[in-house]
Amino acid sequence: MSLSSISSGSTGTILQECTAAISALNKSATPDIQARLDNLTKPRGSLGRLEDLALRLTLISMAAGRGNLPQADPARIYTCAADHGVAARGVSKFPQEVTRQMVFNFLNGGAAVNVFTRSSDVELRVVDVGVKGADFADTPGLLNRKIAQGTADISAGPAMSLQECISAVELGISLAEQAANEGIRVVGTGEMGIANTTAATALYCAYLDLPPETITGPGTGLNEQEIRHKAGVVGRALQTNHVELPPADPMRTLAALGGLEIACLSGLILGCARRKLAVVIDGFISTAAYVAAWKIHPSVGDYAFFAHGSAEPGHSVILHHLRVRPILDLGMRLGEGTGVALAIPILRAAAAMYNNMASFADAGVSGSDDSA
Ligand SMILES: Cc1cc2ncn([C@H]3O[C@H](COP(=O)(O)O)[C@@H](O)[C@H]3O)c2cc1C
Ligand SMILES: O=C(O)c1cccnc1
Repeated sequence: MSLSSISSGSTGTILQECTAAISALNKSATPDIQARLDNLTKPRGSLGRLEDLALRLTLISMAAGRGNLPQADPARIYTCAADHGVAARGVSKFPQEVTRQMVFNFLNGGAAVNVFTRSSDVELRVVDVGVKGADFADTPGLLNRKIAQGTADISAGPAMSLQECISAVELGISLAEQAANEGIRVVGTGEMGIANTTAATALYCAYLDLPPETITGPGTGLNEQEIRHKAGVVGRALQTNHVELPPADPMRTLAALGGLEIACLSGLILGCARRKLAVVIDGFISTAAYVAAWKIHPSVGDYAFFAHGSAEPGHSVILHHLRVRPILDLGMRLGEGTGVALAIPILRAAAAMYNNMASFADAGVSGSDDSA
């Protein structure tokens, strides 16, 4: 991490203040939390990974000074939308206009993320960070925060200026601040942007020093030959932008190869870590935003939960690299925040288990032989 390079440009103050205020999670209460988990009326460890989720949610509550019980409500997803110049290189099955059309679909409540957030009782906010065209009309749940008319083609030069990238990251930080101030306890990431699997792939290659062929996949449905073409476009983007491996300055890499919605989500993740809010990362593209945030400040990992393993083949490679296990594995590959909307009920169940189950003593249930 290089804070001095993050400060390059005239207005990185919010970002600098944010990264300076992020700290690792204090894990000293782990044995006490584990003892409580082990005293609940169940064989030790029998609720599997729900117990790990409850443990970390409890540590997060304690670190934030919100008491010593886990909280997973209320929850809010920010679905950030922006266009990508690299869409002109034939890297997606769908035309660029779909980004804008899908934002209208979000605002009308008809997209998968609308349906899933309604069924999970999660609030949804849609953020226009850089969708091509005019601003959207004021609509409840929409934030008009367009920074630019999409990015430029990464295979021909940088996606955006460093200044635009800082603005997008700082927008994300401000969204986390607002969520924290409004009492939100779990924040989720979502995105919409045709061709953003190409930007995400380029970011992974740069940050994790991976060859494009190993993680380039179909996105919205490319065939084998089209995937090879997409990997070539990613390779050109790395070359044209003279990306150093590994990059000394994660912000410059994000500006060169990322997207406005991706940078905004990186800021959201950093902002959640700063305010000690649990943040749930969606699929392939959101995880690229996470990797950028993690390169800027590795302690974001303490606050992050991975919603699901995407069917986009590169995602499992990346999750393995990060040594993290997603909550769900449903073979989904949509984005928008759909995986988060489905994973939040699991976090709620983990919190409810810790908060509401009876202990052996309370219920008059005999403990195991070795707990005597
Ligand atoms: C109708 C439709 C709805 C979507 N919702 C999310 N995505 C997803 O697909 C896009 C990334 O894939 P690629 O890089 O191949 O373009 C992103 O917008 C992502 O959110 C969608 C894509 C489409 C076509
Ligand atoms: O995993 C995702 O989020 C994903 C994968 C392919 C296309 N859009 C999104």
